[in-house]
Amino acid sequence: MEPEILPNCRKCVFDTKSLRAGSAIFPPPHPSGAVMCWSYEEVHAGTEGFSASLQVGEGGFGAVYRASLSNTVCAVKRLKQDGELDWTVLMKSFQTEVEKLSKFRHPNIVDLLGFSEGGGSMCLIYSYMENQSLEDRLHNVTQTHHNLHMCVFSSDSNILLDRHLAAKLSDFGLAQFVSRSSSGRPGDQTGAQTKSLGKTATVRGTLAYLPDEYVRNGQLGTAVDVYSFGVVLLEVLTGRRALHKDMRSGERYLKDLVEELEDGPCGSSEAAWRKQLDERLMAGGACEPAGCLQVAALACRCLDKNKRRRPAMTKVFHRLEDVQTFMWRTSSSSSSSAPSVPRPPLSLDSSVGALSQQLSSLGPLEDSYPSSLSSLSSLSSLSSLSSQSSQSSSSLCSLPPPHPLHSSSSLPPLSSSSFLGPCETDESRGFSQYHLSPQSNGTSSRDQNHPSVPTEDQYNFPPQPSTDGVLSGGTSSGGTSSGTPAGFSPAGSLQSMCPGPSVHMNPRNQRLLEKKTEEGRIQTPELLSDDLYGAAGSDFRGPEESDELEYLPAKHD
Ligand SMILES: Nc1ncnc2c1ncn2[C@@H]1O[C@H](COP(=O)(O)OP(=O)(O)OP(=O)(O)O)[C@@H](O)[C@H]1O
Repeated sequence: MEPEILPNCRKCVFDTKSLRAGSAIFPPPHPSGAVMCWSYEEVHAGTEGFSASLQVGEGGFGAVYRASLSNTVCAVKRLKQDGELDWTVLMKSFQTEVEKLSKFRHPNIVDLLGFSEGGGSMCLIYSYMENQSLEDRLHNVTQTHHNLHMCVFSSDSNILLDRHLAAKLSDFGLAQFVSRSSSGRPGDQTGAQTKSLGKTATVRGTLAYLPDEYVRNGQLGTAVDVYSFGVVLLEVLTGRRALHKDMRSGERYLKDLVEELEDGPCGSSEAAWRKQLDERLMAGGACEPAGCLQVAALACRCLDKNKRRRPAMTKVFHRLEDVQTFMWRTSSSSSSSAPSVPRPPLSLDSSVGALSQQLSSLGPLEDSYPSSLSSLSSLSSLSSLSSQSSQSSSSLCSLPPPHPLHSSSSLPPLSSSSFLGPCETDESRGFSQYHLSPQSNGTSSRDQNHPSVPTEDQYNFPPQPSTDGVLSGGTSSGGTSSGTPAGFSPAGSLQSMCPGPSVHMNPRNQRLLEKKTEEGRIQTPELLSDDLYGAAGSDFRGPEESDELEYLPAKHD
């Protein structure tokens, strides 16, 4: 394939062959034009020269700045180039992030808006998450985050919260690259990658979220995700980090807490768990201990050493719903004033459904994660309590607001729901529903007069006809600004992905959906799991029918 030279960005070469071989110096922007290449000068200006006053955090890959690009607030992650990270590895990570994220859009993944290289630095540009990370909220991490604890790679820092506390995953590409060796086993990393990243505690930090079966055998599957989610639940409940320092025993993994309590003098009892709960959760009657204990029980199930005994993510989701309803009821019955527990929406399913309705018009596949990360939204509601946020009334599973640059009028009209509820899926397919098919021959550049970040239009249907898919214009590199050419529509890429009806559902799932709808409940993913796991080749089948969740007795105080 002949590389395409982007207008106004001569160094950005779309060359999939060299990218695959890992030899491309510059990552390719997504042909749909969703991800933009910015000049170093623009990013430099947008961050006021990477001013320390605009730095909002720092991770293993570099510092993050609150920036203004095209009058839009963005987060700029400037990849660091110090001795700690192997340059080749960093470059590869950069490419991976751009390559992966430019292809996917998901309401629970932070949007990659663009990238930049030049001036001796590489930057990734994301939509700005006003509430920063779950870690920030749990641990009150401030702007001096990097001074306090460097290089602790933790999943809760990769869960970012937007202004409505909707949870979004970040570092998709970076994390994926880091967490897997070529053999797929984190414990089996060899070569430069391990040498460079192992040094920075990446591997240890990542291990804090991984179950034994993955560490030993590199077995992937949704059971691994469920396990990781269990660790995050424990973080929220205990207020401790997944990998933390203990005065007596040094470094400790939070995931070991389950076993420790089981082996402890109290046994795995309510009393033992009660002692572990973060006091901030209960402060001012914000959270019912009984509800927290139910979540703790759920976390224990997620952290079961036997992956087959872990609940399916749907069950986790429904259980969290139940607990929140329980907490709301208890809180409202025991308090004469307004209860402090965020009230669940009237119908969680319907709010999830509303989101899915919008998304379904994009042509989702049934095998994808929906906003099942609304489990994370439940979680962020809980964490908002522990951080005593004034925003604790944030809605659970509320629709994420459009990006500031997104025109709400461009949102597709709601169609009849095809939402199937939280789905179990193999992670490699988890984002498929938002996979933007490459638009043939499409490239992009920027126009100062137009927002240079993707807008909601890319989700818009019906898409505008696309001609050659090339955006002309742009300014910074000497191109002439001619604006958005007639006929260009990022939505074209979606159209090419979903040429026919927007919903693809096999007959079996259609029947199941109808049945569930009749029962007044949305489809549960377990019913689909055979299809999903079969197709994904995973040996994990989710919990057996009889393997119902057991919970600690919920006592009312
Ligand atoms: N899109 C964003 N919007 C707002 N703040 C962000 C954004 N991305 C990151 N941050 C802030 O910057 C901090 C560091 O994020 P970053 O992703 O660089 O590191 P990390 O996730 O802590 O670690 P690593 O990247 O090494 O996994 C986050 O904890 C968060 O406070």
